Amino acid sequence: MSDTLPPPPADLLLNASLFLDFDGTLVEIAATPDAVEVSDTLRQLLHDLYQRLDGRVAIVSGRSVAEIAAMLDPVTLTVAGSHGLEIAAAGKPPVVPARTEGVDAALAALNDFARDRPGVLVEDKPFGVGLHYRQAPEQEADARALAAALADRHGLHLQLGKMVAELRLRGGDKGSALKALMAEPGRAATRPVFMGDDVTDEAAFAAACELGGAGILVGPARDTHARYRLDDVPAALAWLRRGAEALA
Ligand SMILES: O=P(O)(O)OC[C@H]1O[C@H](O[C@H]2O[C@H](CO)[C@@H](O)[C@H](O)[C@H]2O)[C@H](O)[C@@H](O)[C@@H]1O
Repeated sequence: MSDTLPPPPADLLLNASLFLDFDGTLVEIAATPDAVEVSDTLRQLLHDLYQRLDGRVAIVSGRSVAEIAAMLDPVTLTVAGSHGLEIAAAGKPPVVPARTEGVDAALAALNDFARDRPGVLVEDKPFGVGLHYRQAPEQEADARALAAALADRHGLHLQLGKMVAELRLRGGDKGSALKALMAEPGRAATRPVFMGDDVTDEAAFAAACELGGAGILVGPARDTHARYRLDDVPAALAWLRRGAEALA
């Protein structure tokens, strides 16, 4: 268990490449995907980190690149979206896979499931579909069972997250995205630091560790590949602010 994990040291960002999950790490979890609040204070923090780390800051999210870019506008950062399936350098269009008919078929089946289940929400994503049950937690077992069956039927990857079962194209995860970005010349000879909260972030914690860096778990203790832990979103933002100041 990670209950003995220390907080990250103050100098961890020196000579680092920083990778940040979004929901539950930089912004508080909200009732629905559209309801998250992005403050100008957060935009300023990301801008400062980007400047002081010479551009070595990337968002690595389950959301799409387009969605992250719109929420952080006018700040432009490198974004790996859709759980590592698409990667875009700052201000550039993403390199993306082709959406398959399987995703459309899964979307139709999940819409059928949600139709007569109040509180269940279907999120149509560029390379997958999310079945959210945060507002109908009693539907979790049925939602997960259906998502697992659809994943098998359509050759999709089942990605469980916080009150969501996502189906998405196979072919990448947050760990592979971190490794791809670390192979870019601008990050050579730096140490990856990944901050995230969900089980979907574990692949990136492991990848950061493998490349000589470290993961920072945001949230309660659990079994994790992270080396450090911070309690919650405010603690994560405060640590990042101190890190940005130390780099000034
Ligand atoms: O990798 P992340 O940046 O953490 O994104 C993961 C998923 O985040 C969103 O869903 C989660 O956040 C919602 C808003 O707080 C919440 O309502 C939901 O229950 C969470 O699962 C997003 O909707 C997904 O597409 C992302 O994959």
